[in-house]
This record gives sequence, structure tokens and C-alpha cells, in this order.
Amino acid sequence: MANPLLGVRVTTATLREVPRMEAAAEIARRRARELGRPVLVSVTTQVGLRDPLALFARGAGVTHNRFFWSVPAANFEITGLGAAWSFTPPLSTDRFAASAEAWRQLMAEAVIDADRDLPVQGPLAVAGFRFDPDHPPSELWRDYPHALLLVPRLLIVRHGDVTTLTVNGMVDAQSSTLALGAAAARRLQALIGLPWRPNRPPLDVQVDVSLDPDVWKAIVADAVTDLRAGMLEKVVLARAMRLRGPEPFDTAATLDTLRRDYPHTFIFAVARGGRTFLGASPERLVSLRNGDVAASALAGSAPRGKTPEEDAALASALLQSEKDRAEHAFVVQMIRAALTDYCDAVQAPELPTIMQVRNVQHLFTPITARIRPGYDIFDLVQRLHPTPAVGGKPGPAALAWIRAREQLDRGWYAAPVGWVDARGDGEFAVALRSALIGRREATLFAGCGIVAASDPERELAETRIKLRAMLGALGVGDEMIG
Ligand SMILES: C=C(O[C@@H]1C=C(C(=O)O)C=C[C@H]1O)C(=O)O
Ligand SMILES: [Mg+2]
Repeated sequence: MANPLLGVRVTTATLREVPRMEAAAEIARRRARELGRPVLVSVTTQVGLRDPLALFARGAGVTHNRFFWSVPAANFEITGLGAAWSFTPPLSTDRFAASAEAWRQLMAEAVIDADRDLPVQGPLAVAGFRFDPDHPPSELWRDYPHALLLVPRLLIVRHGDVTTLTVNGMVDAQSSTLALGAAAARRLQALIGLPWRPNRPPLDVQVDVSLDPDVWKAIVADAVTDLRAGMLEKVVLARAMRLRGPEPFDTAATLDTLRRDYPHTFIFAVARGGRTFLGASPERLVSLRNGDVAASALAGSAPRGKTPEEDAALASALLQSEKDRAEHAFVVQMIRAALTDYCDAVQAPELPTIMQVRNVQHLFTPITARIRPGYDIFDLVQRLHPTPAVGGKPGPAALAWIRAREQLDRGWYAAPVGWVDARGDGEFAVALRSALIGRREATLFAGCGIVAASDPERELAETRIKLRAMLGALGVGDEMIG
């Protein structure tokens, strides 16, 4: 029965779990005393909550650290609020190996009280990375470090009809274990009480400053010259577009639109400081579940048709386009080779198929494998990032070209973003079709795979198509795209 004071089942359930939290925290306190360092305590309980996005929205006034993840096709959503623990390795280290090690140690010492059958195990960590740790960071991305692992204080995971709430906290030898459960219940009570109705996007958003499209085309033309000279085989070049709104952008409403209009993408949001990096990426970098690895090659693009006939004609032209098939093949080859280093049974179909989302269609090749013992998801991310879908070929030369010529701090754009759980299972998307949103301004990103056969004008048009997803969700019509 609903607690009349709190009026919401989730909070009643949480209150009932307070003794469980206190018991777990007491074990953690003893462990912390023995180890001489704080220990993570994490308690998961089922709750009757339907929409994790509502808690993401309501959390805005409560914490600067918020995370949202939605895979509509898998009926799977996560909201994370606050930060119980976070980790950024020193710049000089291998950021993926250091993250793996920090996560392994935190999990080895953690006190976890969760049902083993739940789809996601206990205290997952949100994970994000800069595209290029060697590119000097700009002010825009100041709150998005080269690597970040973060365990939210409150975690809401919905898989189908089952929703769980996980309360996480760091406990040291002096912690009052009584405080932990009660504080979590209080925090939730406050969140549940706040209303949320998505705002419609503002109508007169201004396209503010962005790199002059002619300058961008000139950079693409230079790349084509170098590609034709054989210095590179492929390089992915991106550009940014700045928007200014008459009133603050509503990031939760934007996510709500994206999950409705782009059900076959990975919808993500990482809010830090006063900004939110969010997007709807059609591209999975890698997922790991019970040893099963899934990756995807996505490269080669065409617009959607206005009629079913035009749509099918564009799809079949894309399947036959030598230029797009070349862009795509580099990605398949590289992912196959990367996975072969750490996996068995690497499998991919011979030929790409078409993946369609609302604004664009792509050549798509799914790749599966079995991870070998001794490797983890961070190994896979390190080996895969950046694929030639966002970097190029050869990888190091393409990265150097991008760093020297692109005139853009990509920040977390085109980089791995996702989560890892206590078992080491997890999922990473390539953070494409994305924007970094401040209060009244937003910076949108889109790029294209440039190959020897590329035409700068057509590549510019391709970035416009890719920008459309975020522009639409932010309330900007096609006619305003410069
Ligand atoms: C770089 C982006 O997308 C990548 C480039 C593609 C292409 O050039 O055809 C297609 C999908 C992605 O691999 C982006 O969306 O910003
Ligand atoms: Mg392309």
C-alpha cells in the first residue's frame, strides 16, 4: 500500500529497504576499517516506476551529475543521479586500462546487495571518454574529462516491465550507516514530488556561429587531395553548429522526442556542471553480455526518400555506391581485426545491409564474437576506438590529420559513451548525432567519412542530413540550416 505521507510506491518500497541498506552499510563500514579506505555499498530493489526519464528531468534541480540511457528497441532505460564515486585517470596513463583497473578494484571490495537475476547487476558505472585525449581541451568541454567513470547515487534501470532502484554510497570507517538509507529515501521523496511535463521546443532558435561551410569544404578538398596522393585511405571530418535559444533548452524534453522519433538508436545524456551532452546514435561501438560481444560497422550514408519508392531507390543506390562501400569496408575490416585480438568466433555477414533511421540511411554490418577469458569490455573499447567510422585509415595518420586540420575540439563527440555493470557486462555507443547543450546555447556535431572519391559539396550535404536529428529535437526547421 502506498505510504500516505509519500504517496508513491517507489518511496514506500525504498523505506522498506532502509534496514537492508543499513545492514549492507554496516558490513561496508567494517570492511572499510580493515582496508583503510572507503568501500562502495550498493543496494538494489524493485520499484513500481515506469519512466526513468521523468526522474532524469526532476533531478535537474537536485544534482549536476545526471545520466540517461535509452535503447527503445530493447525496451531498456537507465537514469543515474548524483555521484557516489567517480574516477578520472591521470593524463599520462592508458585511460582504458586505468579505468578497467579502478572499476575492478571498486567492485572487488564493494558490498552489493542485489538480486542475481536482474538484467543489470547492481552498481553500474556511467563511462565516457574524449574522442582524442591528445587534443587540447576547449572551455566548452571543461567538465568532460579524457576519461570518466561515475557511479550515480541513485540508479533507476527499467528493462521491459521490471524497474529497479539502486542506492549507492561510499562508506568509510567513520560513516554513520544509519544515515545512508534514510538520506536516499529523503532524496527520492523530494524527486518524486517534483512535477515533470516536457516543454515544447522554443520556436525561434537562432543559428549562431559555426565554421563557415565554405571553409569546411576547403578542408575536405585538402583531405581529398591527400587521399588521392595515397597519404591516407580514409579520414573522418566533422563540423560543429552553434544554436542560441530565446529560453533555456529542455534537455529531458529533447530526449523524450529523440526516443520517440529514433527508436532504433542509442539515446544517451551525460549532464555535468551546467551542460548536457546528449544524442541519438545509430552506432553501437560494442556491447558485452555473458561473454557475447556485439559490435557494428556503420558507414556510408544516403538521405531518406519522400516516398517508399524513392526511399528504396536511394537504399539500392547506396548499396551499389562504390564510394560508400569503400568507406564502409574500412570499418568492417578494422573491427574484425580488432575483435580477433581479444575474441574467438568473430562473425560478420559478407555484405552490408541498410539501416534506416528517421533522417538518414546507412550501410550496416553487424559483427559478433565471444570474448576470450582474461579480457574485459575496456579492452574491447580501447582496441576499437576510434574505428574508421569516426577516425580513418590508417588510424594514427588519420588522427594526426584530424588534430592538425579539423579546427574543432570534438570533446566527447564521436567517442565511446555507455556503462559497465558489476559483472563487467556493458554497452558503449559511438556518441554521434549529438549536441552539447548549455542553458540557452547548443553545439551540434556531425561528420563524414572522406575517401578519395569524395566530393566536398556532397559531404557538406551529408553533414546537414546528420544534423537534422538534433536540430529537429531542438526545434529548428530544415530551412534554417546553413
Ligand atoms: C561521423 C558521423 O557518422 C559516421 C559517418 C558516416 C558516413 O560518412 O557515411 C556514417 C555513419 C557514421 O559512421 C556523424 O554522424 O557525425
Ligand atoms: Mg559518408
